[in-house]
Amino acid sequence: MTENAHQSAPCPPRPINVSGNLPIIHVVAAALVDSDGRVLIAQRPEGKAMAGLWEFPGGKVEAGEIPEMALRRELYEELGIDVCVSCMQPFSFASHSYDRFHLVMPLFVIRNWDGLVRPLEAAALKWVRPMRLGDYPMPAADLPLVSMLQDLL
Ligand SMILES: Nc1nc2c([nH]c(=O)n2[C@H]2C[C@H](O)[C@@H](COP(=O)(O)OP(=O)(O)OP(=O)(O)O)O2)c(=O)[nH]1
Ligand SMILES: [Mg+2]
Repeated sequence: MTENAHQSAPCPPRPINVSGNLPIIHVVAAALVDSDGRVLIAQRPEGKAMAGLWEFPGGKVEAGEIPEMALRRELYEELGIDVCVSCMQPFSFASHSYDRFHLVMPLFVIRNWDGLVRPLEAAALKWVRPMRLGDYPMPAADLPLVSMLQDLL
């Protein structure tokens, strides 16, 4: 142990596969926050992986895109809103091993956008008080992000 190593409580278990055999999927997602402090969640539609779960709107980053451009595109496709990249506040990220892939997903907090949100791809949309987010089943990768949002909002 080096002299300045810090000993504290043991790290809590985290579902992480360090074998290097999982493909990495880069996704970007948004916590849209309205003037009342509620957060938008979207229900994944039938036919998609994790159908029925509630998630932060967003999607896969395509080749050549920076995360902000991918998020702008996804929010237009999924919700019909226009968000300028300078209104995207980097908040936190998920790094989570699912059985078949490893997800890396930055989450941006967004409080300003143009247009009214519409469920263009989701089965449903809901504005939820941060403390009620736990009432909605979400993908495992999102759970630490939900706790962090509850601390922020
Ligand atoms: N958008 C989003 N995806 C999430 C969240 N949590 C989580 O594990 N995921 C996973 C689910 C999917 O495996 C992947 C994102 O896929 P997606 O279905 O949203 O991607 P996409 O919008 O580009 O849709 P598609 O064109 O691939 O159908 O990330 C989340 O909060 N938001
Ligand atoms: Mg999506």
